Amino acid sequence: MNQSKEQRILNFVLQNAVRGDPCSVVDTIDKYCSQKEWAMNVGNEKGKILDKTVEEVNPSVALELGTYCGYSAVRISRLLKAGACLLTVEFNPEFAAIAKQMIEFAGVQDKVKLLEGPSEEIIPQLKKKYEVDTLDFVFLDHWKDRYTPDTILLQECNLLRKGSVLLADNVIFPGAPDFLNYVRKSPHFQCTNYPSHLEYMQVEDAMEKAVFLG
Ligand SMILES: O=C(NC/C=C/[C@H]1O[C@@H](n2ccc(=O)cc2)[C@H](O)[C@@H]1O)c1cc([N+](=O)[O-])cc(O)c1O
Ligand SMILES: [Mg+2]
Repeated sequence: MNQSKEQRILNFVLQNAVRGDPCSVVDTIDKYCSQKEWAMNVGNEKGKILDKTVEEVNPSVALELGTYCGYSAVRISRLLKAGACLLTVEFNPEFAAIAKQMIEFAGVQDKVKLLEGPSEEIIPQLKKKYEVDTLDFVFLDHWKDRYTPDTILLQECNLLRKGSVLLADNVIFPGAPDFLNYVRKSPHFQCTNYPSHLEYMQVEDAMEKAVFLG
């Protein structure tokens, strides 16, 4: 049974990156996906926007929707202060298994909690089951048609506080037009757009930051 692309990415990291070094894991995934096989990691150009936002927010509790192979989970968690944590939601068991190994190889497993299941099931469990009070930072990078319903769900579950920062990938390509419409029209969000490019390609893309105003 031939391997999946995600398994090939993980194997390349296990053989070429430095164990316990998150930066080398991130760089090695970027090397593989720019030279061998494209994959939907946020990549280095948008990754730098993600880094800056995480450093600005300096979150104690961060949530990621859409772990995939763990690229952005490693990227985010490497910047977290002592005692801070990233909860990352993955629904596909194969991707979750890959991401778990990626996170452990990078040595960030103590900062990352991988939650398996669909976001609409996990989000309502965050307070009681995962002891979350409110979220300081949310990275949206899962199915694009889930960005809006999950943003509404986060508010309904009282998981956002004044100043909580949402950062959404792919608002241009593949696009999340209803999400852009929703947050930009809502009086509860202050939005900023960061033009960029699709990972490993010369296609226009952008990230959108939406700060919750309470
Ligand atoms: O489609 C894209 N992303 C969808 C991501 C989906 C991921 O989120 C998980 N999930 C986790 C929880 C859920 O509830 C649902 C899905 C899925 O199991 C998958 O691991 C995408 C596509 C392109 N592209 O160029 O085509 C570029 C990108 O940067 C992208 O992010
Ligand atoms: Mg993406």
